[in-house]
Amino acid sequence: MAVMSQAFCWPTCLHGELGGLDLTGERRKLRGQASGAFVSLKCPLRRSSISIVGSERGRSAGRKQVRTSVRSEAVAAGDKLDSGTGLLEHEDLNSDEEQVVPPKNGLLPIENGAKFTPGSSGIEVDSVSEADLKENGFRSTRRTKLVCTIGPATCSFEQLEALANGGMNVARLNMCHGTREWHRAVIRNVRMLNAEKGYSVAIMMDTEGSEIHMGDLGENSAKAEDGEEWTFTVRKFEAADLPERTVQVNYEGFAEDVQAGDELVVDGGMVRFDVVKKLGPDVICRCIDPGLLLPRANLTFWRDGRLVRERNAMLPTISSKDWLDIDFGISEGVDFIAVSFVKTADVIKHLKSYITARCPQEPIGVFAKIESSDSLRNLEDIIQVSDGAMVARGDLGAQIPLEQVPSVQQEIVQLCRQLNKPVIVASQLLESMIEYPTPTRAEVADISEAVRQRADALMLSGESAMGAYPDKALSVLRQVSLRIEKWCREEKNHENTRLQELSAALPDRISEQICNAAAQMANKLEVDAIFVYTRRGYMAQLLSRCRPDCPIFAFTDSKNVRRRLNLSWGLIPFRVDFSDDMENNLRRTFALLKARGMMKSGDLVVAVSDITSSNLNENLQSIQVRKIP
Ligand SMILES: Nc1ncnc2c1ncn2[C@@H]1O[C@H](COP(=O)(O)OP(=O)(O)OP(=O)(O)O)[C@@H](O)[C@H]1O
Ligand SMILES: CC(=O)C(=O)O
Ligand SMILES: [K+]
Ligand SMILES: [Mg+2]
Repeated sequence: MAVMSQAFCWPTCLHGELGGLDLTGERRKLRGQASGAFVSLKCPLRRSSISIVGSERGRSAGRKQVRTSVRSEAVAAGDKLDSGTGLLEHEDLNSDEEQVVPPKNGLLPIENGAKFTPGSSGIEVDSVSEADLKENGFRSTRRTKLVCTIGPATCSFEQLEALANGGMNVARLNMCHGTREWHRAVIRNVRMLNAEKGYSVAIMMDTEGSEIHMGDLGENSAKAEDGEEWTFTVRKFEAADLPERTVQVNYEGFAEDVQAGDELVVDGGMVRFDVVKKLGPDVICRCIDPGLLLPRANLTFWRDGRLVRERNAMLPTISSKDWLDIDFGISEGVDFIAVSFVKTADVIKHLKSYITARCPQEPIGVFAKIESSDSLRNLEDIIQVSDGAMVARGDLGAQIPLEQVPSVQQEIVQLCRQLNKPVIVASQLLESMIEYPTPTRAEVADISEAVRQRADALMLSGESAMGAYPDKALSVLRQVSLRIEKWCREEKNHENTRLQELSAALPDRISEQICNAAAQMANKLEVDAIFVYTRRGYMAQLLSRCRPDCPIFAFTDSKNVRRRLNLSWGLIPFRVDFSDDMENNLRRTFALLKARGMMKSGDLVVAVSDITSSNLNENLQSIQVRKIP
């Protein structure tokens, strides 16, 4: 379905609802909401268009004419739209097309729009990806994934829905902030959104770590002006009782470790202070670089141009509070845990075995945040044992000279791709949009660079957590990603990365070679998509690593794997049930995708699979090129 034009409030609902092909239910709702609105359906020819035309009167902006027109491959003349199942009923049955019959144990239905009806025929895919595929065609779907930090600006169901609708693939929860109750409520909202509205937003929990940071401020933020005196204290205050120009510090040893003459750096240089004197638990500082102080901002102190690493350097990477948060994350079923200030590979191994012991069935992806000089020293070892990494440029830029951050970013992104681990580029991508509705040109250039490096994902921090324009910021990420990806494909300026061999064992080597070959064939033959049938997601990940020109449709039978694949470059994860019979799987997915208007006859795909046959007890790894019948 291609939405030709779209405007204002309710056609946006229409658009969502059309994704689910569930019109009747929504129509009722629409009529209730906007009197005078009408919806008419026309399906003049088989495989031609449904047009939805609506007009809306009496809005505050005055009289408005709104037209939305939608094309669907899946609809035939005389079709009825059934709100109960969300499926189309064909009245015209002189069709040579394969009927989509609900298979026993089969594919779950459209988890989209307003309704979700388990048990009948369907296939689960992110409603935003689905709309994207239909509107923009295969080649133009977005490959770079988007992570949004959730905070006070985005924690309600409606705000989360707006982000999901805007393309958020992963919601990040920073355990530096908020109570567990607050985080629990957000997680439940995201789960509800997924279940009710057909998204598959994954959840990433980001640990606090033991680094030094400020406490909550009396207000959302505070401005420190040049020459002002501020007190940094280890005394405890309720936020409301905090004296003026006072900042609490979480690390008890702070007032002892710091010395007069040190430089105190907030959030990697957003604001700077000179330490004037110490008064017991209070440290009096003078602002030398003015700027905005945000609650819980990171603090480092420098002496003679060097980062001071006193007793705080001995604090554990995962604090006792972090372990409690991790237990909480496990019990809430988060998809990823990002570990702050990782220093060595051991801490990641430890956490992974802890998680495996706690929930062997549902592995949680453990991401290493690269944000300290220690993590750079052990970079390859750390990434090797992690499930992915984050270039956490905020703190990284406070620990290494700023001018080194861009090359370090590129190094981490490339290493992650070589080692087949998804990588997120994070922090300050659109910092100015915390306050302003448009980005700076430099910010757009920064996003472009990360997209050109083909990072798996980009992340919003304060922009989405507490900024004034979270949806706009997300939309900038989306638009810039799409444009730069297209440009890269047209320029073919990415073709020359040689991928090292990853595996030693034969079955894994076979998977790897199949994926490399499939990606190469897909590029040479200019196919519309690569299909991969995968249980654990490994093959899908290997294909993503090749960064092929076409999108990768990853079919998995696990909801958890589907959510986790959401973070990997170029993958569009679907949940379906498999049989061991590859031919059967292919036919069924072709038919279902056609019925949903996501593919059409004549589309060319490369299909790979590593499904183990339970009957034959052997791996049936295969690669095929197929034209959709
Ligand atoms: N759950 C939350 N509750 C309140 N404010 C939040 C929350 N999450 C983020 N924020 C606000 O958004 C700002 C940026 O958030 P973010 O979590 O990305 O910080 P960061 O410094 O990039 O991450 P880290 O603390 O891991 O280094 C924070 O300084 C804080 O003001
Ligand atoms: C994201 C994060 O933790 C940082 O940039 O420091
Ligand atoms: K954190
Ligand atoms: Mg950080």
